[in-house]
Amino acid sequence: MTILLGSIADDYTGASDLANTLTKNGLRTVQTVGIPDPSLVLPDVNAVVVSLKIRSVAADEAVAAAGKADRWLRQRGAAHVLYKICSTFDSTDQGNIGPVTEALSQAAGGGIALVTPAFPETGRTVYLGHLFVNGQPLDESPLKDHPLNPMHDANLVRVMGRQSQGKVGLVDLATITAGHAAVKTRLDALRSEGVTAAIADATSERDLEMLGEVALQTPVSTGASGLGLGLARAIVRSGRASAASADTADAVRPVGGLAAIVAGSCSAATLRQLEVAERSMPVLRLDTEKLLRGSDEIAAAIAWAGERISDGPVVIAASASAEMVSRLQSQYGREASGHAIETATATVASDLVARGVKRLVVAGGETSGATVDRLAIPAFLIGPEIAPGVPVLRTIGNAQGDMLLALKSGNFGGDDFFAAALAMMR
Ligand SMILES: Nc1ncnc2c1ncn2[C@@H]1O[C@H](COP(=O)(O)OP(=O)(O)OP(=O)(O)O)[C@@H](O)[C@H]1O
Ligand SMILES: O=C(O)[C@@H](O)C(=O)CO
Repeated sequence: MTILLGSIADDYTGASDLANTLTKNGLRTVQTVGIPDPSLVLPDVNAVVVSLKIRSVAADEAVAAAGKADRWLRQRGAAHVLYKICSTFDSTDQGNIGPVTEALSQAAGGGIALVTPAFPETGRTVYLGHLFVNGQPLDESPLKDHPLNPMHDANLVRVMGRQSQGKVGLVDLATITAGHAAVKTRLDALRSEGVTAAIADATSERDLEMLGEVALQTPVSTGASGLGLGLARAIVRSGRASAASADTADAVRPVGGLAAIVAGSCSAATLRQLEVAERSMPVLRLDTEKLLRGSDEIAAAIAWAGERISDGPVVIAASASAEMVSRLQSQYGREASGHAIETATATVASDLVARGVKRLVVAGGETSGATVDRLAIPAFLIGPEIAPGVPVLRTIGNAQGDMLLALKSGNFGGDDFFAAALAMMR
């Protein structure tokens, strides 16, 4: 297998979002969970997205893990590696977008990396280096209240600059609109000023196609699914993959069994989706305060689900409003509370799988990472799209037998996402 496009995703939902975009744009794609064991038989694909859980870990740990994945991809022929980050640039002043981008660039011999989280299909656009989420500047959007990385600055040149050793520059929309040669001239000018990463504006798929063309001629880029779209279309235009969207029918063959939904995302979209689910399914809201005080909230949740699950899908949610999250965090600490809650949701999910759940929807990137790791799923085939950025996934090489999953990024999906997902997972 020669990989035409390699990618390292900083979380698992982001990986499935990118794998979905690459598939839709003509690349046969597989999503691996970490670097696959040599014994795992992967299908013959054009692109591999290695999912890591490095968005919220220490920068040196993220750099080391991404470096290993990069070497694995390059050894299998990947001439370009996209570091898949969140379309809302989830990160802190310590990292990890800056440090990982710099390390990947240096490993590939230096140069300048194009960076853009733009993903217009989900309302993420970048203009004059500022990120907008559904038309709101990042720092005024719901991301200002994110439980792990509240975003308080929409200027990505500044945000990435604070995380980076090297200088960060800007390729603005006027330059991108002027065309390929103008972008290359701008990158040359930035390089001569010592810039090592350039935030690129993009407000449309046309801009991303242009950026994909340019990025493909370099060894490393950093971005969200929008840049993935640009890279995939550039590869298809080069004639190295077919233009038809890759076949997803095989991935969605029915698996039967029971169905459940586990949510740890506190994003505005997930909170709305839970409210809507409450009208048609049993929903248990975990008492996270009790959980952190050490009472047996997990056992209680498992018992609650056990009584209902044979009658139809159940939902277990830790998700809470921004006020409740910040109250809990001020008492128990941001990392400790996040970690304890992720452990709880993963424990509940794995117990339900042991009881026969074969179809599982997980809401939230960190929550998905903890759950998929607990289930020890090695890789996924990409099925059809449920909502922009969220495909149905079919396990590959899973010890519990074939399962269908949907790993929903916190902010993705319409209000009826959970019912829509289950309707596609039989
Ligand atoms: N009630 C709560 N109080 C405090 N933290 C919570 C609560 N419920 C969930 N959390 C934590 O909030 C974090 C949510 O992050 P997660 O990545 O799962 O969702 P998200 O950020 O909405 O999704 P994405 O990363 O895909 O955008 C997790 O660490 C989770 O454990
Ligand atoms: O890019 C996005 O917004 C998502 O794929 C994601 O990474 C959220 O975790």
